[in-house]
Amino acid sequence: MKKVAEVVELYRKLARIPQPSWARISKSLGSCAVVNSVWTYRDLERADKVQFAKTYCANKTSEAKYEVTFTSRPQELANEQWNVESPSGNLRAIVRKITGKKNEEKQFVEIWNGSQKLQNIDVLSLEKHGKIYDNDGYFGSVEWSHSEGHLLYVAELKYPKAISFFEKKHADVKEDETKKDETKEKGVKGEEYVMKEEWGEGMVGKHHPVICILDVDTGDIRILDNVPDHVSPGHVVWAPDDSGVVFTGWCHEPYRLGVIYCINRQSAVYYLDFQKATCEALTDPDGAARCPVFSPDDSSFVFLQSNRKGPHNHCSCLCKYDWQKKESTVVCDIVGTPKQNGFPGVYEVTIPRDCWSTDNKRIVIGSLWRSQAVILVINTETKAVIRLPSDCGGDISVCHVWNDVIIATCSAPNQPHYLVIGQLPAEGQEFNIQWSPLDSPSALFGDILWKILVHRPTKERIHPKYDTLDYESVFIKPSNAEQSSRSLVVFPHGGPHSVFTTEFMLYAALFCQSGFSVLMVNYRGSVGFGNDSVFSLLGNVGDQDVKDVQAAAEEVISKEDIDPNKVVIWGGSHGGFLTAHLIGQYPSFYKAAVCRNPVINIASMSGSTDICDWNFTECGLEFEYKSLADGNSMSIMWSKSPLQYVDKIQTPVMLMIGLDDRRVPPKQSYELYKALKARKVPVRYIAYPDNGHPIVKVDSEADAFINIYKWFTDYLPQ
Ligand SMILES: CC(=O)N[C@@H](C)C(=O)N[C@@H](C)C(=O)N[C@@H](C)C(=O)O
Repeated sequence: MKKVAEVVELYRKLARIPQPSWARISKSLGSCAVVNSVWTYRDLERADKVQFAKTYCANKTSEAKYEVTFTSRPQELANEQWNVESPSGNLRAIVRKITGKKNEEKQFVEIWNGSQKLQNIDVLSLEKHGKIYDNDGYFGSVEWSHSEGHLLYVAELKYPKAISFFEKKHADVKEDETKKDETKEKGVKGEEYVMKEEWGEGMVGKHHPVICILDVDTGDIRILDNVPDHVSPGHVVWAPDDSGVVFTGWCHEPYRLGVIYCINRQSAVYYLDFQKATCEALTDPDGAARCPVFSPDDSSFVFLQSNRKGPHNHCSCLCKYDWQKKESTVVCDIVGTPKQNGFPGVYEVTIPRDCWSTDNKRIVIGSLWRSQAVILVINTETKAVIRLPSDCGGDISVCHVWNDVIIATCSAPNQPHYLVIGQLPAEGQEFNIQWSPLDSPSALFGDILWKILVHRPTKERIHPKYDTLDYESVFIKPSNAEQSSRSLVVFPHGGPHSVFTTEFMLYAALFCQSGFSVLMVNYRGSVGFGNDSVFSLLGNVGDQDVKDVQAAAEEVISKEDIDPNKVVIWGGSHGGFLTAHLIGQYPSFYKAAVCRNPVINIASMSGSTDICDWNFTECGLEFEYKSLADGNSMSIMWSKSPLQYVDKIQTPVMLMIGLDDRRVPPKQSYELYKALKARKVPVRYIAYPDNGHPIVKVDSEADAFINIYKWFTDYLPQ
């Protein structure tokens, strides 16, 4: 087993491995494919995620292969929130975040041509709107009009200045007048401390987004004011002929529920028509539709449709809206239980902005296929679905599609991420795509082996309604027996409706290179296995998921070279919930446990989480906005919570929380901390400031890993 000091150096080395966060094909047509990319790595010395840009030129050497003829050196990027090329490739819009002389945050909208900056607008000083949203995958949008004369973006609504009742300057302004337009510029009395609901975890400062249109020539900015008042717009795109805008509108009445990771929120696709000054829902306003992406000829757009209410993540329906006929059709329906390893349905929160083939028939999107991230080519006319092969046998995710050229990211548990380019083959030949790496990928970790394990529930654990369901784990281990400590980290994911895939993950690789094997369990309820798997867990959390993880752990211990006395466990959020359950229900099995922002008591969480509906839904209870966690609900929630087993816990527990977590409040961990302290069970509570639900600040993430490693090795038999 490596010493802590050795693992610190190993962390330093692996943290430097960059990961592509963005890659697009430049639209300036030329003889070669010019690919712009942005990479991110963890800079421990600066305690910051540092971004750099790299550009590649790739020439086609045959019908399908490319040869990279030029690679730029890495160019560190500073303060770029958005960088969007115009349709012709002749212009570029950049939103840049700067700290002003008085240490205030400023945002500049820059318009560049090929050689100079044409506009440089200090937008916040104009007081037309609040901060421009970043690319959060929901509301943030920056889009060029087809004409390239306008740029749309999404920003926070500008509120009237709040003034104190006691401010003498406006003593003459009566309270009842301050809400009237003619006095608003003076300010509104008594509003200084009124709470503005935000969209929950990961959406700090995002209360009411508005759509802004910049005239690129004049620099004038107007706010679209005919978006329905009860709707927060996002995924905003230009309508055909720049006749208006089409967007996802999330309903924020009667109150906002956390939206990140939650595709079940009430939302519809809207069309705001400039000429008619109307804004109409093109999909069911009571449904959960999102993310319109137009075909190159603007004849139609695809969008995703989910179940409203119910589980927060699940299989989505891929639909197509015919712009002329004004009607939607289903292209890929929801899949309950796929045929043996067959197409499990579409699992994606958003669709890439450019995903269509030039024939206006096919789209190229990312999805999940059991324990792997995959790329699907879906023919929106024939409804045929083709899974593209990965380049390295692990995950492959689409970055950009343009002119039938695909840029994708590949990785595997022993292969850091790298970019590939491929020409989309003709219809029906897609599986024959040839990938060409754009970069020589970081060295394969030859000392890490991985495989996907399939688990079948034992007879007594078969779900009464969904009796054919199986589940999987991603298992990684040191390739060299001498390197192996024969120890095992059992690692259930959170959600619960999420999934571990075969991508490169820093913590898993670090554990493995430090001598641990790692078992990442995709228990029933994970996404990517069909909707029936997701629904099989509702009402069964704390039992079905717990037994699935335990059975997977016992299976691996029996089949692999693992010492049963050297098994530890760790998980975050719902994964932390499972960790706490497992050490309570199997008290002598795990030698040490770590929980990151764990759900400990579903009942007490329900009053303070941004997703109170989750507490009802996962416990098999109906949720309405007016639902109250009354005695009956609370007792059901308690009956599924791990805290009930605290008297059985012997395993030393380390709790790690993000102090700004809005999803699972830090007090959840504090409940377990106190209970264990009172029972003299070894417990350690680490609180990271400036971290939310995922603990991903560079210095916090690094400290957390070393603390986890030390916690495990302190309690494992040497
Ligand atoms: C799928 C998913 O994330 N569901 C959300 C409702 C959610 O945030 N669930 C949390 C309880 C959770 O477990 N989150 C996971 C993703 C985590 O690891 O943070």
